[in-house]
Amino acid sequence: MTEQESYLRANEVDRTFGDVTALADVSIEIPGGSVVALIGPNGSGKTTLLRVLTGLLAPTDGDVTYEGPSAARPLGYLPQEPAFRPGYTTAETAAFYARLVDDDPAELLERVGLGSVPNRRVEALSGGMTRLLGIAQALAGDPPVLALDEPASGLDPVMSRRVFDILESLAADGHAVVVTSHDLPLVERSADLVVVLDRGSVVAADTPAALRDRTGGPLHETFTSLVEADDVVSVRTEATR
Ligand SMILES: Nc1ncnc2c1ncn2[C@@H]1O[C@H](COP(=O)(O)OP(=O)(O)OP(=O)(O)O)[C@@H](O)[C@H]1O
Repeated sequence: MTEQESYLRANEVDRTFGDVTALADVSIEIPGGSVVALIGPNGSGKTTLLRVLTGLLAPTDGDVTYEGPSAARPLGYLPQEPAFRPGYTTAETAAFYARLVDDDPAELLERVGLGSVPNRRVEALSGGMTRLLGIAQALAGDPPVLALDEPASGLDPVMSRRVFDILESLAADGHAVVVTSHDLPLVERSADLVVVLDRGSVVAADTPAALRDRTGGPLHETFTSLVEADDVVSVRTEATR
């Protein structure tokens, strides 16, 4: 784990939607030079936390502070379901985003493996290719913080690995990368810090090696033990109310 400075910090963040508590008292920091992975079961609050971290969603309580270097575009974000304006090619779409921040559209496409399909219309891209174009959009302008929601979802194993390799190299260049993923082997391989969410709360935050040591098995074993243990606690809490 790195001793780098924090680029993004969430302080005691709560987020509710009506009577649903999506995040409860979440405090984390995303250091520069690191890949931070948010993992947790479906509905545990990963996307909500990512959206709060990027400022797309206001916390109900608590706050988020950007502490990274000043930049024309401090944060790049890949939504869970990236969508692009139909009728345009990948090259035109990349050019649109690149122009906003004075970046090179061809290089952006190359970086995510879409350099060979510059003339394909976005509506003709496969789901995985659309996600890759979303990653290219997030990278435009070289933002210090990158927040990516399930960047490897729907990608083949080679592309998934390639995407995580890109994240690792961005962190090696000093970027702060925060990523949600259900791909625990890739998380285990690439993340410097893993934050485990369950029912909107952080139940563990540590290096992959330290989390593995808790059970002696691969990350998914620790993950399962943490989540199941928490479920038992929740049931007990409800039963004794
Ligand atoms: N706009 C919304 N309105 C109401 N409830 C919401 C809204 N967005 C999220 N939630 C609820 O907040 C909780 C956390 O959702 P979130 O999408 O953050 O989970 P997640 O961990 O990203 O899930 P997944 O792994 O399935 O993508 C869920 O109970 C969800 O139903």
